[in-house]
Amino acid sequence: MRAAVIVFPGSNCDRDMAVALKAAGADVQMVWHKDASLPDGIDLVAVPGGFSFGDYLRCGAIAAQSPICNDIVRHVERGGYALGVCNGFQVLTETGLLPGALMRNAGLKFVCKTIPLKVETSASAFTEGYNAGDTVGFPIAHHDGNYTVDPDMLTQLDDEDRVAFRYTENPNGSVSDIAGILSENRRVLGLMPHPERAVDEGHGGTDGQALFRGLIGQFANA
Ligand SMILES: NC(=O)CC[C@H](N)C(=O)O
Repeated sequence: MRAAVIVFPGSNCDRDMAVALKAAGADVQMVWHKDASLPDGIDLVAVPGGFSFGDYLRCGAIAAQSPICNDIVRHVERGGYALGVCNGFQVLTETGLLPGALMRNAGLKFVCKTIPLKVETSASAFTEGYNAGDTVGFPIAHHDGNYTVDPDMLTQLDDEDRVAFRYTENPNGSVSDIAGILSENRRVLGLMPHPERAVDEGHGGTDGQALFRGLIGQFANA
């Protein structure tokens, strides 16, 4: 499986993402945001966490205008996979690839800690390594993680089983405790918590491994 990790000015989880993907068996290429196109044969685009363009305007809003984002949209329209973590989730909402938006945390504070999440569905390449109902611990580190979406889309996300993860102790005010959502075709996942920071005993937990192994395993079996 070939993965591209996108690097913006201000990305700071790009190498963590690459390490997690490689550990699970992916071939990984780093791709600079100014590139007009992804390398040939990319299966997964990973948009990592960080503070792209200093989080000016809205988090992810400037990054979404980078040249590479046009090709990320084409990749997804062709049926390619994309994973956006934290700032990456913010970028994917700003590109329109995922619905909703991430607002300032309800408590107006940056929150940095490992928190429990409930896996809501195992019906996606990203979550098939878990059972629905599992509780996992992933770190969060954000000030704009308060997910919001209009009521009709919220109903649609629930009806279509597209809420991938929910907070069991909501840290940021997200509507319906949503921590991560899937696209309509279930090939794009955006989530605020960081699974790539939970893949090694040295991280204090390995609950993120199943996400990367499950995803990459799909390609091994294809
Ligand atoms: N860790 C991150 O990706 C930070 C995300 C984002 N810039 C925020 O603070 O909300």
